[in-house]
Amino acid sequence: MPNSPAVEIVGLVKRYAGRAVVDGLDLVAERGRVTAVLGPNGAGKTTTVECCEGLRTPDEGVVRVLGLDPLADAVRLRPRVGVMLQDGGLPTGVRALEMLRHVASMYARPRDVAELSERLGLGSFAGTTVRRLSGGQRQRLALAAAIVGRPEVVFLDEPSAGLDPQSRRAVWALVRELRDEGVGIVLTTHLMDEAEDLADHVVVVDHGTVVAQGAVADLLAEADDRTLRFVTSPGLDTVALTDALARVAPDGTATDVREVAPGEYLVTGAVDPRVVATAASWCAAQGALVTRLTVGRSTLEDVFLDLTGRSLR
Ligand SMILES: Nc1ncnc2c1ncn2[C@@H]1O[C@H](COP(=O)(O)OP(=O)(O)OP(=O)(O)O)[C@@H](O)[C@H]1O
Repeated sequence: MPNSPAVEIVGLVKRYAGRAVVDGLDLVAERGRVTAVLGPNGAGKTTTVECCEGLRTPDEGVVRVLGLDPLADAVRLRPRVGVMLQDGGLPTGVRALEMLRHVASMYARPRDVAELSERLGLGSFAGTTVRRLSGGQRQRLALAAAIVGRPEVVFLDEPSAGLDPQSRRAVWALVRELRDEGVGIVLTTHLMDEAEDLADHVVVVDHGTVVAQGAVADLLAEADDRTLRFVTSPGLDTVALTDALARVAPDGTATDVREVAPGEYLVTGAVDPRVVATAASWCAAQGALVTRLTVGRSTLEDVFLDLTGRSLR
């Protein structure tokens, strides 16, 4: 099935103790593209990806990876799929480079281990046992192990979580290169900049189902509103502020106010000069000093908040 998508999921349901944590999820991830799966904690991202990796059995629905069934065709898929798990999933007693060489030796046409080690900065800890590696070092080694066999599809669970900025850039560059070579990449992430920078296609999952998907630019275009962010005292009455803003908002438009972190407020909707002035004077009337106020266009994080009502972290 040379032309089948990297991943195709139709109507996936997965229940734990009778509760559906994935609930009718549909998703297509193409080859040669980076598909980012975003969602709040517990949305069902890892469970979905684990069904693709053959680590979980779906209760309902169809999952195909390269046109094959991850469970029934596991042996055929193994050399064609790379998996980087959140906890690394690496043996802990062996030295880093030895482990990578061993993994490479299991594939017919592995990448050059020395070159890959260099790219991901593994050289400085090549002789250290996996057990003694830092979280970020283990993360990079797990990525190297996932791609050393030249897979056609790669699943990356939060690939740059906990990495310093330099390592993060190295990981992103490598992911782009794999994409350009035609590899289908499915990644879960909590990092908005990672999704914005890397993803060709974003799938937002909440309560086990897809609530929005598309190219980053399209998702942002749909949310063509402006945003107003301001920092002041925590715990203000956002319902009262929403009412105050509704009285001055341009005709037929609505604004929405949320306290996204203690003392940090986000106003979305038709933000115009009167809305900004009203928000500031309303705070003053509550005796709350606004220490920072910015107006900007919606970011992916705003879109996400709007869809799920929750922050990514
Ligand atoms: N083996 C299991 N048994 C019971 N419940 C489970 C099991 N694995 C996951 N869950 C539950 O399923 C839900 C979805 O979990 P999942 O790990 O897929 O979410 P996630 O979107 O990946 O979250 P996170 O961003 O925190 O990694 C959670 O409520 C979790 O507690």
